[in-house]
Amino acid sequence: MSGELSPIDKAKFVAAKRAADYVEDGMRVGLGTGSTAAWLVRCLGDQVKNDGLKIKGVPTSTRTAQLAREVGIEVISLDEAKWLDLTIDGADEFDGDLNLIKGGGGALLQEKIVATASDQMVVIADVGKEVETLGAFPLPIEVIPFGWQTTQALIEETLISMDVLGRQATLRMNGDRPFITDEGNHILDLHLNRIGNARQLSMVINQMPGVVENGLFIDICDAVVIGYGDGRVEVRDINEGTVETDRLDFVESDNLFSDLAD
Ligand SMILES: O=C[C@H](O)[C@H](O)[C@H](O)COP(=O)(O)O
Repeated sequence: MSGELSPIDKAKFVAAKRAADYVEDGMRVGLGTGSTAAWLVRCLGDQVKNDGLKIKGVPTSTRTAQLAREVGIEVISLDEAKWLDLTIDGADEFDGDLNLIKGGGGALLQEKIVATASDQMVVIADVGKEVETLGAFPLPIEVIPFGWQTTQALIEETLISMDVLGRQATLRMNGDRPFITDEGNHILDLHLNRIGNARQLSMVINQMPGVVENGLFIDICDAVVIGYGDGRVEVRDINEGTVETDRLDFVESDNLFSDLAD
């Protein structure tokens, strides 16, 4: 990737770069998965190399672990870290209460475990991820491969009995084979369009045999750093509302941006 980057990549980049300010020397940091989180990992790697930043990173996927090692971040397991100061991750959707849908990249299980084991979770996202009501993005549900069709039917039938509209759960594919998560499971994508009561839905889904976890993150995220294609960033904090609107100086960050983009 080089040359002129799309506004959406710039938005992801500025959100990641601003969120890197949350990271302090000596921290144990959960490293999210996805294209936005990848910018964060590269920004932190740059600080490790050039500014002597010392952190230990707990990656939320094999992809992130590989990238983190490549850019020079010390990688440890969650069990080695035991508890994290901070997790920074992307999201597929976030609403006004900072509840999320995650798992578009299939990493929701490790992401939820890592975020829940952190003092603070900061989400980084381009402004297109903001929604009034969660659910336009299909909700990923990680299920064990054994009897997955029975689990799929149970999910659909339970939602019918709850009068939930639009409840088709489709098996995520990788080419002509089922997608396999890092934990060896499948993903069912639940097409709802609109999620009325996310907390209740999350609890109901997680009670079903065969379900490992779902991609609703309720009351886990503390702040969202929202990036715009023109370099603006906005920080929305769960306790303080919008705390800052800023514009990253693209002239200053241009080198880093194009280095990282290459
Ligand atoms: O499983 C993937 C993760 O939940 C990602 O954080 C999410 O899908 C957002 O990814 P991206 O930053 O690529 O839009």
